[in-house]
Amino acid sequence: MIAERAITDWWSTAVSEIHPGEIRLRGYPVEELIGRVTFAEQIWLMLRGDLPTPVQGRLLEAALVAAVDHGPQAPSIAAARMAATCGVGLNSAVATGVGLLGDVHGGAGQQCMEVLRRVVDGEEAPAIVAEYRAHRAYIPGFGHRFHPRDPRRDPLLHLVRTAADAGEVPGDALRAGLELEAALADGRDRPVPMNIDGATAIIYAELGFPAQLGRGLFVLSRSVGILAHAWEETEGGARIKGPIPRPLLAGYHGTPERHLE
Ligand SMILES: CC(C)(COP(=O)(O)OP(=O)(O)OC[C@H]1O[C@@H](n2cnc3c(N)ncnc32)[C@H](O)[C@@H]1OP(=O)(O)O)[C@@H](O)C(=O)NCCC(=O)NCCSC(=O)C[C@@](O)(CC(=O)O)C(=O)O
Repeated sequence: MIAERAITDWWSTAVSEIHPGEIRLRGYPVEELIGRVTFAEQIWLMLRGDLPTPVQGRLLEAALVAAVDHGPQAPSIAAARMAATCGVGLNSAVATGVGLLGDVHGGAGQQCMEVLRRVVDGEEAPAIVAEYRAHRAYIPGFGHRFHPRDPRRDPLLHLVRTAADAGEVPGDALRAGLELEAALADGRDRPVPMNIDGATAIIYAELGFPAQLGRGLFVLSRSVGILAHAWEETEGGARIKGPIPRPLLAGYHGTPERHLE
């Protein structure tokens, strides 16, 4: 027989405490949270264990708002829309979109936060850029498929600058990101702009989130846009929508038509 202690320890958690008729989240009765904290503050509470300061809450909210959507040309959104037309249900459509967020698209903030940390810890940004170039590698959080300057970058960095000037965040991740951006642009005709993964990575780093949660928070934010697009496609009623309009066909570059003897 398994001891009662072993059972309570199995899923023992510091996140929430549930008893019949009682729900406490990080110690707060849920009735006190409802109607009094914002969703961003609730996210902070759940992940960090305490409520954020007003400035921390606003910065987190700004990052979450900024990354919500990037239209059907963003792979995460397109995949979710396609899935929605295949009758898999909203939960699978959302999972399909979220599943595309990784090192190259939407999830690069995690690696970006690691690079920012290297600069904050004293490494020179130009040396890091040279190291990546030597390996023909992409610096996470920089570069964009079609924005010469990501319109989400400036307002986010402005908020961080204001918070840093007020002493509310250290400002060192912001400085690191700008140094990396300058080093990347150095000697190039076309700069490599900071993208949304990079700008939100700066915020999450300034707020003290671990790098893995940087990706987790992007996923959380993008889930909103993914859900909206999957729902719009569901309401539209299209069935089996492929990646390109029907009259268009993918090219073929394999062996020309041939026949069995
Ligand atoms: C994002 C992209 C694949 C773009 O590629 P592209 O194909 O446009 O760029 P390329 O043509 O390969 O590069 C042109 C020239 O710049 C050089 N170059 C470019 N990036 C460079 C870099 N990071 N480090 C050094 N050098 C670089 C390259 O070496 C070349 O140099 P050269 O040959 O000399 O001319 C690329 O940057 C990249 O992997 N970034 C790192 C990963 C990253 O941060 N991912 C997040 C992207 S945001 C996102 O996912 C959210 C989204 O915004 C998505 C959306 O919808 O788009 C949304 O909201 O959903």
